[in-house]
Amino acid sequence: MFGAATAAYQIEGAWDADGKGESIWDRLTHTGPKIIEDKTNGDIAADSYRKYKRDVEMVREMSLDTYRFSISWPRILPTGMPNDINPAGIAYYNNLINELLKYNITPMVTLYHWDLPQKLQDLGGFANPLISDWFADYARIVFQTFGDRVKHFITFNEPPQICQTSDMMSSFNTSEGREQFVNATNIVNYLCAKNLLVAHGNAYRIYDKEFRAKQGGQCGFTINIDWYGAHSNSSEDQKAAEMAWQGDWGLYTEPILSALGGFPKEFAERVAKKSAEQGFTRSRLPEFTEEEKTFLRGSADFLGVNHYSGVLVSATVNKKHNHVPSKADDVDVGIIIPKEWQRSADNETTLCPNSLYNVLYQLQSRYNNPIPIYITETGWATTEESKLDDDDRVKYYRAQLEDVLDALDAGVNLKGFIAWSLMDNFEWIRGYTLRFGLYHIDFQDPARTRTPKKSAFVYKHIVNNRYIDHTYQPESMTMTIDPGH
Ligand SMILES: C[C@H]1O[C@@H](Oc2ccc([N+](=O)[O-])cc2)[C@H](O)[C@@H](O)[C@H]1O
Repeated sequence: MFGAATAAYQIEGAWDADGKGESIWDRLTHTGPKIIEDKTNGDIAADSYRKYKRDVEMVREMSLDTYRFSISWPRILPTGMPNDINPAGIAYYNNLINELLKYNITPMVTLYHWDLPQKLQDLGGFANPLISDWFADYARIVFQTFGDRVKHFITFNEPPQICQTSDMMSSFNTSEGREQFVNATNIVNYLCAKNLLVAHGNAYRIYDKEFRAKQGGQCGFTINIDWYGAHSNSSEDQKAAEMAWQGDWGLYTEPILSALGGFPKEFAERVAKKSAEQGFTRSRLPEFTEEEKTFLRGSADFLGVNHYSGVLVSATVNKKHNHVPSKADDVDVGIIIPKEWQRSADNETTLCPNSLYNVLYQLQSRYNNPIPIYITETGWATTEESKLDDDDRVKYYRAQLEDVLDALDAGVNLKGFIAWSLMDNFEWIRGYTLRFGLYHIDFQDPARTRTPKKSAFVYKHIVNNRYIDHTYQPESMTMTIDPGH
């Protein structure tokens, strides 16, 4: 499968239209615009609530067969709870799904891409264990309503990101803001991790028991996995790299994919030790009961991998500058980014050689090639300056797709490649300062006209030819839809 991805808050706009409820991103951007680099918001964004037919046309123009998008929980359940369903929200997603199917495009639907109903945040959000019930109710409504046509459901997009910011969402609106959240994060992000995993497990088991037989689809989860490579062959650096991934994405893959279940062992021991040193009577990382471990083990039909970049990890060098898994509770390793690795416009992600291949190969070896993998996001940030001439993005996608071919040769059970993003959009706290789109949008233009960038033509050429031609240049910048799409 070849596709492109988006997320509701980043593209839909229509933040309060037709009965939609407030989300945490609506609240955050409206009450604390300071936190967003250009002080903007997703109130209108790419206006996809109104322009979804053009979005589908863009997918067709690039000859893609898959579109990954997310459902806004508060658009269909304004309070987050199942007793109040918004018919206009349901109609919007029905229309989008039907438009995709009309052109044989596979919808891949993310249930949660960061826009929690504010009313649930007011009850504690992901720090409240009841989130697992609220999410289960929401998931059941999504499966019931759209599962006759949608066969690929993703419960959560990027749990580490959700949990590292969930405390910001609660503290930001109440008092001193971010400084305070850094103090709370040692605790709240681990509570979030456990609650989110149980919520995922609930949704997966509901799909399995109540819908799979009738609908014949799949339910997985998506995690952001950047490459943590050991800086050298020394056993200390190898161990440091192991700790880095355990504290970052291993916290979420291990309970679902490992044979033992539960949080990664060495990381859990480390947090327990640190917690004791800090005077806590129990580890800040909550434990799973044996029943919970069994419930979560194997609770995914596929793994979605969002991959952007990589770093080298050292046991000795640069130790002051690492943030793994977060600034507040690091795992005491050093992070190195070699100068020769090209940096994207976000100044953090780099074109790290073979990082996607390394990640895929590591997943295959670590979990014994367990379940199909989809690359659910990968992409390169530019600024508005480069407009349609995005040669660096072209270079990046070609490199990622070379890695895909190598991974397939190595026997990785890889089923799809989905680019981030179909179009420029609201890039969270970076506002509109970063562009990830294959299609350009001028956010000053009320029509939000979509225009293909060079990368859109190159991606289409690769998809149509099933071949990466590193010399290909589009002859013109006019896009047409090929027959059959
Ligand atoms: C550009 C997209 O980024 C995705 O999120 C992340 C988060 C963290 C990293 N990282 O390298 O540490 C990369 C991507 C997100 O899912 C999507 O919505 C986009 O904003």
